[in-house]
Amino acid sequence: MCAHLKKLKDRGQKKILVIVSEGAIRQEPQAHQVRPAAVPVPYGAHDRLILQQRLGATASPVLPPDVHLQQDVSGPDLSLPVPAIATRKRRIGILTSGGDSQGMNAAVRAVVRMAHVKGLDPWAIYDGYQGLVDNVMRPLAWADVQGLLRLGGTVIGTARCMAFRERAGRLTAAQHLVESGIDALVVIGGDGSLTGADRLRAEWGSLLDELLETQRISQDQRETYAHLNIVGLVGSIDNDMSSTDMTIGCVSALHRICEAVDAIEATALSHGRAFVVEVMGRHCGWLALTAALASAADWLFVPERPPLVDNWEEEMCAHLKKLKDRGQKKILVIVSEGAIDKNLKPIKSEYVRDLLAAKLKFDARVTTLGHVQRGGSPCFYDRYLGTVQGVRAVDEILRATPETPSPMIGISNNKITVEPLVQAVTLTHAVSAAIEDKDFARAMELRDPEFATSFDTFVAMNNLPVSVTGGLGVGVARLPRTLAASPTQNAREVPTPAVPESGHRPADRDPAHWRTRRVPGWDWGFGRRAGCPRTLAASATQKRARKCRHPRCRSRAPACGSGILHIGAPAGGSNAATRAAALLALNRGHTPLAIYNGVEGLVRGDWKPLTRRIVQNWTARGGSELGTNREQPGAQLGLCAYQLQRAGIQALLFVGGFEAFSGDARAGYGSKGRRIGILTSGGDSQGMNAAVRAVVRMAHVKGLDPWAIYDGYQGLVDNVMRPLAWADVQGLLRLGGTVIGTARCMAFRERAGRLTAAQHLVESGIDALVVIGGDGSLTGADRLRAEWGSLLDELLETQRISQDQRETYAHLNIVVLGGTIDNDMSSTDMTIGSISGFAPHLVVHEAIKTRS
Ligand SMILES: Nc1ncnc2c1ncn2[C@@H]1O[C@H](COP(=O)(O)OP(=O)(O)OP(=O)(O)O)[C@@H](O)[C@H]1O
Ligand SMILES: O=P(O)(O)OC[C@H]1O[C@](O)(CO)[C@@H](O)[C@@H]1O
Repeated sequence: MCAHLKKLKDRGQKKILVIVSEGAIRQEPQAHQVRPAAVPVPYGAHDRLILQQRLGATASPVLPPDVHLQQDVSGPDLSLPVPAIATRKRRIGILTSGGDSQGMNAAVRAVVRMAHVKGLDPWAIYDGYQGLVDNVMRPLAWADVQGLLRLGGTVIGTARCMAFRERAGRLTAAQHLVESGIDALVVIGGDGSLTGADRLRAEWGSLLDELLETQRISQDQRETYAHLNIVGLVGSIDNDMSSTDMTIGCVSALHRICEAVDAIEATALSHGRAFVVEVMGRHCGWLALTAALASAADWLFVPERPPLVDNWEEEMCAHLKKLKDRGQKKILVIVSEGAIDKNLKPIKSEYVRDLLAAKLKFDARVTTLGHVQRGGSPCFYDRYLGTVQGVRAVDEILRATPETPSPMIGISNNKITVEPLVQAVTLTHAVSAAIEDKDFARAMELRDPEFATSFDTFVAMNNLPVSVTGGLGVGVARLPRTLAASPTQNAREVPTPAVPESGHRPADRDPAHWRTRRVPGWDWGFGRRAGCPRTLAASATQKRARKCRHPRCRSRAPACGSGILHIGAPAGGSNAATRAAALLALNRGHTPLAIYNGVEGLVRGDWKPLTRRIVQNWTARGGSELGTNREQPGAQLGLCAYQLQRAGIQALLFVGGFEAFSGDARAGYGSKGRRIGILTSGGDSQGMNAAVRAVVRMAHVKGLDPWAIYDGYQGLVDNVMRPLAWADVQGLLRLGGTVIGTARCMAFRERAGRLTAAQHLVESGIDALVVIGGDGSLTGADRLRAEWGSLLDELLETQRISQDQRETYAHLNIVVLGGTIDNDMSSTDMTIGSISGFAPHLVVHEAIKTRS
């Protein structure tokens, strides 16, 4: 180690940094063994002294008097490997292009360092392609890239170079590359920059031919530089490149947005104002979407998923008004710079602000975050990504043959990936093309797989009108990330059996197929046993009805009556959905009933069976054939229940937006779903609050009943729990620590403690538990799971619970989330809090806030 570090010093590196994990161990050398060889010895003052002595570094530990320094720690020779056959030292050019982004410097540093390690000759090209055109380049030494990791922007400059867009510019660039002896190029930039790189790659041969013909290069140069290796690294805050999950800089920009929105929230709350925050992203809504999720925005506009209806203004205002009426003090709308409506007309922040002011009388303001998002120090993730991708770029240059397609280094599922540059560029352009063609579903699919899921999550968590925002299933049929599969091809791969119009299952179709197949959006009852309950008093209609023909209904149960109603604003597709549902029901031998005019019609008993003839032309028909309004069951719920029984309706399909959710009778009728306990345990970590908030909000959306258990397992043992309302978890996203407290509970380590905990869970009616904590906490959860049966038996024997409780709570569902800064859990790449632990300024910031 010392030999290696000394070399760094000799090369001009001014400071040395050694990172020692709290748990780092070494083995005592045999010669001076004071403990058995296998006994690990922690690093400490001893090692600092060695460093000090060997390097003359200024680390000055106070040494314990009994430290002996006899052993030789110089170790093996770690001199930097030099390539065995170094005919011509290859020269790599490095440039950063397009908008700067945090982490570009980390990538430059990694390429330069790795190039030196591998015996290559790294050169900086200044100001992106402009430096190629103007011939502004210079070699970079090892020490030149010192201290870059923590610097935002790009120290080698960037530009949006118009000249390079023309062949003449690229011709000059090629000449300068050849003259400088550069035969490999690492381009760090966004989609535009990588498009430029791809053009240079494609034209390289013809550019050299032209240079030779015009005698700007020699025949010898033409041959020597016949191949230019180009590697692309994606550096852009927009995260707009296909074939990679993350671009270098996007996470730092997101941090910046979150900090800014936190700051805005303070003033918004004080005045009770609505804020429209505009974030960057010319063609890509990733920043807006993730920021909306991370800062609990109430509405969102992104280019890939414009509002799906023409009257989105009214829908948005109606939704936001509801929030205000519910007592929410501030409103936050996030608008992506490139937001558009479904006719591709830009949606400007000022327009949204004016709407909120005019229609809802909100005191509304716009904040455009602008270049603040691109500024500042890179967060851990971007330093990491820039570094590992930079290293990989040099590897790829060394590995490349003239036949190798130019690669783009990406990251997918936390693994560094290498994709053909041309494919990534083509796919990225396909997103823009899909948006231009108004094929928004395809645009969503072509973004990375998490994009649609995140969008669905935003819609679900905010209970947004799906008719306006889409979501909730848009992302279900994901395309593989290659252009090869169009949506239709995809559908062919996973064949979806057509619903037979005849009403009969084709004889040649394998019944097993029908048994296992799930019909998207229609898996809540038709034809299943659960959907044909004999226990319900069957009405006369039902008794007359045919038997259910679904293979699972072997019970010969009577066919089900199924009601369909429209609710909320009319939305394109409502009739098509109704037709599909009606046909499916008819095909399975059930009776679909149209309920006219929503809940109002249900209360009045205004329904009629739907036939194939009635629904035949509904696919393309706009508006609502059944009639719709915003009425909710409310106080008339009893009457609704009566009418449902009268009509023999055992399944009800709401086609609608927000009201379809809140109109779900069960949500407001005391038939609250299962009770979930949530606890945070062990050391607190940043993001635990976000997890608590998400569980609580999602539980409410799904009609469950979330309860907080305070101070981890201690709260279970001491019975300190309470229900959490929707509003209880407001503002949690930005709080460090855990608001429901945590503890290292000794009692829970013993069976007696777990017995008491089990009793309290049963008494509180909790039958599902979400545990957020580190490995110890999760071990505790696993023990509770394993013992649950025996704990309940013991509680029953000792008469601490009743026989009835024993049966009702026979199963406890436990779900665990890894929440610890240590990132020490298996089976997950990241634990909640581990990334914040890498950004000390955030930790300090959060720690101060948490304490105060
Ligand atoms: N089709 C192209 N042909 C040649 N060069 C191009 C092409 N597109 C872009 N470039 C070059 O790449 C530069 C940067 O592109 P652009 O301005 O689109 O930024 P970007 O790389 O997409 O980064 P960001 O995402 O941060 O905006 C352009 O100024 C131009 O020099
Ligand atoms: O800094 P400039 O050249 O104004 O470019 C701004 C654009 O660059 C980006 O920040 C991408 O880097 C876009 O989000 C934004 O539209």
